[in-house]
Amino acid sequence: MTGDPDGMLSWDESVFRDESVFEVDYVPETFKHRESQLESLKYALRPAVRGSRPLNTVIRGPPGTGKTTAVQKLFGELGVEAPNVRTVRVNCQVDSTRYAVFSRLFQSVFDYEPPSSGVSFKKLFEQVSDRLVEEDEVLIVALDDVNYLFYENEASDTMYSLLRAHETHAGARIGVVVVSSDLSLSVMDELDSRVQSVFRPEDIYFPPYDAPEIVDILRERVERGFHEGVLSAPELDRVAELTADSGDLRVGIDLLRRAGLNAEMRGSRTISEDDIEEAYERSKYVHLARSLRELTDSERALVRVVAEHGGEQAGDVYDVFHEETDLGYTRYSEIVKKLEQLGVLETEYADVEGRGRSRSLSLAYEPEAVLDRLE
Ligand SMILES: Nc1ncnc2c1ncn2[C@@H]1O[C@H](COP(=O)(O)OP(=O)(O)OP(=O)(O)O)[C@@H](O)[C@H]1O
Repeated sequence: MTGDPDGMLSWDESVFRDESVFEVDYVPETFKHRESQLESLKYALRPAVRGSRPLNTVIRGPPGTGKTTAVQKLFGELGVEAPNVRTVRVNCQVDSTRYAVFSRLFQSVFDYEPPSSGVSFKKLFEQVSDRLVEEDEVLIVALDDVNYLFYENEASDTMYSLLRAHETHAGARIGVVVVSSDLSLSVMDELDSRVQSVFRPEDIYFPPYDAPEIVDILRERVERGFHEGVLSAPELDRVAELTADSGDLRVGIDLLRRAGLNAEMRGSRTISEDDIEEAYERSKYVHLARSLRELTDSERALVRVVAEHGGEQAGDVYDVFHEETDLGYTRYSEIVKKLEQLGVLETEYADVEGRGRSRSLSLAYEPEAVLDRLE
């Protein structure tokens, strides 16, 4: 950057060289510190290139450790190098039932959405499988954020259909990559026994990045995203430290962008420590924002009720929830369980005089932070 020696930005200047590198869907050019995981995944998928069913795989690791990126990288390569391999990444946060997953597969195979009027699951499955056989294609399905299929109790049925496709539809070759970021969920244990008996996956673990690895990865984003000299080395170290605390690389990427915007707001051409600390107050919630993003209306309603009645007994919370939504206790319990697994709600058990052991519900974050992001 040229200009003003006092370090102030002029109107047409920006600290950003390319702000898009800080967007959530940006796929990084280089993907460091995941060599062994990529190798293992490549090994599992390689049979597909030769026209065989690939090895089924479970990818596990906390949020923001590069699982989705690894799948995107290898699927991208297969798209270029293996014309007879079709890859589909299904975001289960959006498509959380077996029917929705197969609609997504249909869409990929036929290039248009299945008719919305009552096509049975069986028909959908048949059409997808027939087409794969006709085209002599091997299909690899990544069920990304598979925990959402478990929350809706759809995981076993979905997996069972996919895993047994070669038996139910002669000649169909399908491999499954299950991606899970919920470590409290043991994918294998939660699947029912008919699935367990046909599912012997490769297991690939993505550990959190440590602070030096985070510096290394973020430095590259900084070089692509900011003009030279905008972020100094000690400031980058601070960003990495805050990112390592949260364990999620997304926090660091969001933090860089917000800190850049803060610097611009002050008209400064360099990012200060205050810009970073202030940005962190928002960036530390990226995970929460993501969990809240795809909630249904009734799930949102419950989050709101708990925000207003935090710490109260589960039964009392239910009464308010029921009044507002007219939903019954079973649905209420399911939603509580899902929100707990998402880390939005916490339950605490205590002995209450006269009532025996009882359960109270509260938010896992400050209520304002949650309500702000619920809109
Ligand atoms: N090694 C890496 N190099 C560069 N960028 C990375 C690396 N690992 C992760 N990222 C970036 O961090 C962000 C989160 O990565 P990704 O979505 O792959 O994580 P994830 O493990 O799939 O997370 P979740 O479980 O929450 O879906 C993305 O913006 C991605 O580009």
